Amino acid sequence: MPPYAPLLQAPLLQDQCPSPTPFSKAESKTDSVHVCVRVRPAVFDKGRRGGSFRFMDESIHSAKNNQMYNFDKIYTSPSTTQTSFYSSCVSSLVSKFLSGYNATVLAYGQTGSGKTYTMGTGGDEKGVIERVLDDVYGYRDEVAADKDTVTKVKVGFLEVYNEQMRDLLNPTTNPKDLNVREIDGEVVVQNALEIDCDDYEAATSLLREGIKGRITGGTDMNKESSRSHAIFTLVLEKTRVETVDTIIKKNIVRSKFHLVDLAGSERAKRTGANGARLKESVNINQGLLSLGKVIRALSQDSLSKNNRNNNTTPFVPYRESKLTRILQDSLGGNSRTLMVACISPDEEDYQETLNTVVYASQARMIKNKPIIVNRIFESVDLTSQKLIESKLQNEINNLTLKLNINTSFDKKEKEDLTTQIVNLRFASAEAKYRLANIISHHKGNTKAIPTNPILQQLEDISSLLVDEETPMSAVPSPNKALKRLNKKVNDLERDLERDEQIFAAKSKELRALRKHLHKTVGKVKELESELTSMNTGLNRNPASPSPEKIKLAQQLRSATDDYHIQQRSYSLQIQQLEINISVKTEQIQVIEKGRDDAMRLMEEHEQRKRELGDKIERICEEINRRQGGKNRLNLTGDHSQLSVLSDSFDQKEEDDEELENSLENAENELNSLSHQIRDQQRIVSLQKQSVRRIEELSAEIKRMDAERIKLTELSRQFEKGFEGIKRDLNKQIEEWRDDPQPQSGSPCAPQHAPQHAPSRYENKENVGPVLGLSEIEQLRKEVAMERKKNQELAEVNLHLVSEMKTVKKAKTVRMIKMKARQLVEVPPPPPQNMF
Ligand SMILES: Nc1ncnc2c1ncn2[C@@H]1O[C@H](COP(=O)(O)OP(=O)(O)OP(=O)(O)O)[C@@H](O)[C@H]1O
Repeated sequence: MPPYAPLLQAPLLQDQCPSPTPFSKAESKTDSVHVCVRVRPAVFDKGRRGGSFRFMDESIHSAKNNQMYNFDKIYTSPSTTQTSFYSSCVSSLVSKFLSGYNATVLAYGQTGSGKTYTMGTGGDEKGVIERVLDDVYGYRDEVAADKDTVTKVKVGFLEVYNEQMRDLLNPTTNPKDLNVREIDGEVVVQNALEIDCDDYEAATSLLREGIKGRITGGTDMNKESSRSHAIFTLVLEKTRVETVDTIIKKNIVRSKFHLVDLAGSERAKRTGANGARLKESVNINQGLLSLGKVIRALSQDSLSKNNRNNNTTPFVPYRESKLTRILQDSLGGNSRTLMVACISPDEEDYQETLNTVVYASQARMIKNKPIIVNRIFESVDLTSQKLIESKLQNEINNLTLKLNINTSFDKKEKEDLTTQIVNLRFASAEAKYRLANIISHHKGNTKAIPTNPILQQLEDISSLLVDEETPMSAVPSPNKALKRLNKKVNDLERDLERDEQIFAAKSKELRALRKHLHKTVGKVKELESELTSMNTGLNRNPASPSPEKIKLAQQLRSATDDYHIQQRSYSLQIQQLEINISVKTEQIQVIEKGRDDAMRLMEEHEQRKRELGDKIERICEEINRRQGGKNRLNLTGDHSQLSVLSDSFDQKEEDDEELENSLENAENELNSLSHQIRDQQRIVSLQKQSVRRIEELSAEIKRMDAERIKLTELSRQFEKGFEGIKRDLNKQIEEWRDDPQPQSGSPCAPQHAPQHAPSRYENKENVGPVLGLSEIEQLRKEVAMERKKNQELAEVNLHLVSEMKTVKKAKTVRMIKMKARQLVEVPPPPPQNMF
């Protein structure tokens, strides 16, 4: 019974992955790596057919060491044609592949044993690869069980030469840009081309093109020996689309078929390799040695699990070579794998044949877990998305128009509008950007499909779907950071609105109070002046009153009142300026601190990156040093000796494992650091915009400071002027007292005494008082009452002013915080052309 039933005997539809529901779960069952042996006919006459091996249907006996090696199938007959080999051994893998499983065929063996011939990666013979392509395209359409399923086939072709990857479909790609990464459980080679091929002809022509670019060279054992590992990859993507309301659900089943022609295992001495060819040999053996180690680790794992029910996972050195990294899924992963061990029938190849047989029989113990990976994507209906986008754009246009034409807006309102516009632009651009992603995805790109991030993005975009009536401020942002920011901004805006209302009410109250205060001050003045005139009249009683002195005293009081009112106004203005200056200074500090923090963080990351780089280098050197020892053994050419001696390295395996783990950890950390550095750089570049804001703020502070100095100087001069007036007036009053009845024209009399308006208590004809002590007392009470009222009003006034200051300060602090958050949390700016 062949290891795999031929394709036609296993009808495709029975084995197809998707259950009737498009979002089925993966199936998971272990499956051994299948190994068959293909013995090349004695094509070289120099060969001597020996009896060292006895070939049976499913096993090989080695007479020299009396060992039996078991396989799934041995193909010895020279009459085994390419067709019969393919249909009995490989074709059923195609049905698995079409069902959604990953599949791998690996051709392994010594130089000249028939790997290239079998796979069809050289020469004119139609090998395994072309036959697989034939079947894949022949049965592809049957896989799409309904009209909603679209199947797409892509092709990739890589070679690993001297431990470097080359993209055979795009040889200009710098090998350094080809990196093996594990994305959502799938091993992918970043930047390697995967080209959509609609038919067999397109795919085979890519195969031929790639083969031409492969590195080959002549050795003593094969005049056209493949010097690299060639990996031809077919990718099948089955996409089923379902639309429910505005949600588009996509179920993608992506399977990969690796067809690998490994470079020949060889002994340097026999191939006659030297110079560059010797270096190639070392690297080829290095890759195969790593592959051997992976096979050994995986087979030991299977053994230990079978025998001792031991569930610990051993360390598998996949990262030791590029080849094992790429094939990580195929060995011990989620692939159905077939190894074709190619051997030579010649006696002189006994040692190489034995090595291949041992190697291959070990691979047969490896257990894989083939699964079908379904990826489910949800996205929004593009029409709704466009509607939202145009709505956002309209809103931006309206606001911009408003901002430009409404000259009555004050600076603050304009700033607020600008902030709103910036936020809207971000939201709109972000939406546009997401939309572009969805469209490009719909059109189908050639890169590997990212899953979770896309899912996340699509979820975010779908959260943009709001009712037509939803106000702009309620439109959620398309990414989490922006959403968070929007929420904060909305909260702050609400707070600000409330503050504005309080502020307006308090301002109204304050205005009314001040008016009242002003009235009472006037009244107090009036009353005091009357009182003074009464007192003066009483004092001078029965002598005639001295209206000049009364006028002088009134002048003094009025000057004093004016002085106090003016000084109070100066001091309020100065206080206000000082508050504004401190608020602006705080704003600058917040912006500068944000920028400094980002810079510092970036420097720390850079430093950490350098340290990690050094660490990785040291670990690599250590790994190389250890491997160097093994290489030297390998170059001695005796594999049996190598296997004996390599046991002595086993004690170091644990150290190797530790080194590998450290390397992996360091690389992971380096990766995440690089991302962080990119994010930080983006923030720093955003914060560069804040330099202009700092300059504006500094200019405002400078202007306000100059104003403050000017006001202080004015206040000082005013005080000086007032002191002079006060001195003069007091002197004149004193002089009047010294000479109660100065003659007109006396030097003590004021020269141009102003006209004095008679008070309600004065006799209009005679200047003297007409009221007695009781009236004076009454007046005193009135004055005292008014003063008290005045005092109370002044206190309320002060209280109100301080309350308003607090409200204003809270408002400004919130504004600063809002702006600082915008600077720190704003999403990456979209490309310029989006605006
Ligand atoms: N089964 C076969 N039937 C007929 N000819 C074969 C068969 N296998 C191999 N050959 C021939 O043997 C020669 C060497 O085979 P091939 O180039 O495939 O070896 P290889 O293992 O790929 O070697 P290398 O590792 O050096 O590339 C070729 O001329 C090929 O045509």
